[in-house]
Amino acid sequence: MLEIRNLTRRYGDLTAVDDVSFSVEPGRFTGFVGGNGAGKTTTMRMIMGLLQPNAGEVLWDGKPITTRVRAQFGYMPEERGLYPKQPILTQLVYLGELHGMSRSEAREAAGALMDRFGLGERTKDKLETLSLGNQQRVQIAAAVIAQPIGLVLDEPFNGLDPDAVDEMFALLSEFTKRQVPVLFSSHQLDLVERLCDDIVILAKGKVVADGPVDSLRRAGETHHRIRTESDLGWLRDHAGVQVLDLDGAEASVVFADVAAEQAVLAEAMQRGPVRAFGPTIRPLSDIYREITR
Ligand SMILES: Nc1ncnc2c1ncn2[C@@H]1O[C@H](COP(=O)(O)OP(=O)(O)OP(=O)(O)O)[C@@H](O)[C@H]1O
Repeated sequence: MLEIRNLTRRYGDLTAVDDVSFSVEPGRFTGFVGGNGAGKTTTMRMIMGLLQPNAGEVLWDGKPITTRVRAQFGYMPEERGLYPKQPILTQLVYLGELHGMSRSEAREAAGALMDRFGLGERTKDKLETLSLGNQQRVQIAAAVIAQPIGLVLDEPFNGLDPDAVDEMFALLSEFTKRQVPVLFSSHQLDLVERLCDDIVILAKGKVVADGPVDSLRRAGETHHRIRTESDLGWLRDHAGVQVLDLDGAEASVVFADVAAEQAVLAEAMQRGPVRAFGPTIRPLSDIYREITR
């Protein structure tokens, strides 16, 4: 397990990462979410040992992480690690060897990944000759080529089309199935919601929410949706009801308590058929806005 404990990093007067703690558990996809400048990249660089923290530590299996352990991680930096002007295969093989693979192992692994991406014919081409999406897929290949024990990926899905996202997710899932912890940052909340097991939300350098996606979605106030066959305007005057949205026979509300919920249900039924009545699962983007505002 990868643990981030009380990491703090200052740049002059700015505390970019402020006492940040969270874990990335084996076999879990953990999404690292936060607005621009929230401190995600700075945290990831500290995890990888590329930046020294002012305070705090990074643990691997309960012990301070070592250079040797870090060398077995796959990392995709924000600025991307591969050189645009160099041939793809040469770079992937070099990276594989850097991670301890033999040249033939690295060649085989690189070839297999490129074949898998449908880029088997392009291995001798310079990276920059590929489309941006394909370049991104090769950057992800570079992070996974040496069978990493942990993955730290800075915006890996940025710029990928939905099919490529699914393809990369399938590739990364092969690692989580083998109990590899995967941390990736993203601005795309819909994607994080769909792909992640756990999520860490960072705002202004601090963790503001952390946990399984499902439980975060249930956190905060519960919204109820009501659909009947007549106008629901009467809800506005009903005690214990906060109307969030009302459109004729359909409404989204928050009840003060169960008594208010049951009273509204009874009244709605008295007024006519009730077609839908129940709590709604809110999109993560809603929760995110609520937590970070
Ligand atoms: N080398 C640096 N010197 C000074 N300030 C920096 C440096 N690197 C980052 N910062 C500042 O630290 C804060 C956190 O930056 P960081 O890049 O970690 O955020 P982020 O969450 O990755 O943002 P984004 O999503 O925009 O990439 C920002 O205010 C940024 O301007």
